[in-house]
Amino acid sequence: MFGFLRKKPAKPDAVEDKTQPDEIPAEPARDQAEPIAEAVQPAPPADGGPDFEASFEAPFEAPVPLAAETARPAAKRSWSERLKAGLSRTRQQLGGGLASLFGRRKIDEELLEELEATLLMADCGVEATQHLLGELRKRWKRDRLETADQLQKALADELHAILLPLEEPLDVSGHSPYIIMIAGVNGSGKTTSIGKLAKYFQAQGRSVLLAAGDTFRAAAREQLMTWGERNNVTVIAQDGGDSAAVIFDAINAAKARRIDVVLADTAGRLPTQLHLMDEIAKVKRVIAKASPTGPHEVLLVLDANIGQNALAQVKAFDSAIGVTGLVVTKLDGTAKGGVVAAIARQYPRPLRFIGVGEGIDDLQPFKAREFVDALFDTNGAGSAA
Ligand SMILES: Nc1nc2c(ncn2[C@@H]2O[C@H](COP(=O)(O)OP(=O)(O)OP(=O)(O)O)[C@@H](O)[C@H]2O)c(=O)[nH]1
Repeated sequence: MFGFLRKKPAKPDAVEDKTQPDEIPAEPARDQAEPIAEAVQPAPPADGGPDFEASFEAPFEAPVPLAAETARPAAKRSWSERLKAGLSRTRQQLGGGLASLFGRRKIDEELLEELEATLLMADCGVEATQHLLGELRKRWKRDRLETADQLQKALADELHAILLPLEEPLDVSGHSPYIIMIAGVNGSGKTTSIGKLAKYFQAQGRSVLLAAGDTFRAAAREQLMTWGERNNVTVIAQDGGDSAAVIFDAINAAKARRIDVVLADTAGRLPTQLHLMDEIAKVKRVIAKASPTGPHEVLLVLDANIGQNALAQVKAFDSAIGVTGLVVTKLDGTAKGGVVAAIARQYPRPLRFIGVGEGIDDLQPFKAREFVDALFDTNGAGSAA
C-alpha cells in the first residue's frame, strides 16, 4: 500500500576533503599576518563560462533526470525548467506519492493518513505536516471537497501559505558596501554559492568583492581566486591565518574602492564544535569593527540533503551569529525538499536563495509560488516556462 513511499538508496558522500582539524590553529597576530593576496583579472566570460563549474572540486552526484528533463541541455533551460528538474526527487517523493494517492479517489481518513506519511517522508516535519493536515481537514468539511484532486489543489494552496512568509528577497541597496557574511557546516555549498551570488549581483549592475575567509580549506580560497580571476571580481585572500583578519581587510578594501557588495566566506563548522562557533562569532564582531552597521546580512547555507537536521543548524548558528537569511542548496540531489516547510513552521528565517544545481545560474531567489508549482508540476519537468 505504501509503495509510493519507497526511499531511494542513500547517495555516497559527494563531498571530499571536508575534514577539518578539531582545533583552530593559533591565529597569527594581525601585524604578523602574511601579505594579503588579491586577484583581479580582466576578460571574464560573459556568462561565467563552463569553466566556472569545473573550478569547483568534488562534483556533486547529479540526480537522475526524468526523461523529459534530458530533452534540452541544462544550460539552455529557463530557471523555471531547472527548478522543476531540480525538484524532481522531492516531486517524486511528494508529488509522485500524491499522484498515486490522488487521481479520482474519494477523500477519506485512510487517504489523509497516507498523505500524512507522504509529507513526513518528504521531510516536511511533524509540525508542518500536522498543520497541513489540520487545514486540509477543515477545508474538506468547509469547502465540501469531494475528490482527491480537489484535496491536492488545497494542499498546494496550504503549502504556499506556509512558505510565503519565507519569501523576502535580499535587498542590498541600504548600505555601501553591503556586507554579507556566509556561514554553514562543511560542504554545505558556501563557496560555490558565493561564486553564484557574485554573478547574481554583478548581473544587477553592482560591483562585488569577495573575502576568502575560509582560511582552513586551501581549495576554498583557490575556488574563489579562480572564479574572481575569470570574472573580474576582486578577491581578498591570505595564505592561511585568520579568517577575521582577511574579512576585515576585505571590508576596508571595499570601502576604499566604493564596492557595492562584499561576500565574506567562512570555514565550514559543525554546531557541536563550540570553539569554532565561538570563532565565527568573533568573525562577526570583527566585521562590526570594520563597518559599525555590518554585517548587513548573515546568510546560513544549508544543504537540503540533511533534511530535518537543518532545523538544529539554523538554531545553533542563529544563537551564535544571528542568522538573518538562509540559502538552501542541493535541492536537486534530494527528496527532502519538504524541509523548507519544516523551516517555515519551526524556525522561520527569510529564505533568500535556493540552489538546484552546480551551474552558475542554478541559485536564484526563493519564490514560494514557483517552488510550489514546481513541486506539484503535473506537465513534466521539461515543459517550457
Ligand atoms: N548538485 C548541487 N551541488 C551543489 C549545489 N551547491 C553546491 N554544490 C556542490 O557542493 C559541493 C560543496 O560545495 P562548496 O561550495 O565547496 O561547499 P563549502 O560549504 O564551501 O565547503 P567547506 O568550505 O568545506 O565548508 C561542491 O561540489 C559544489 O559544486 C547545488 O545546489 N546542487
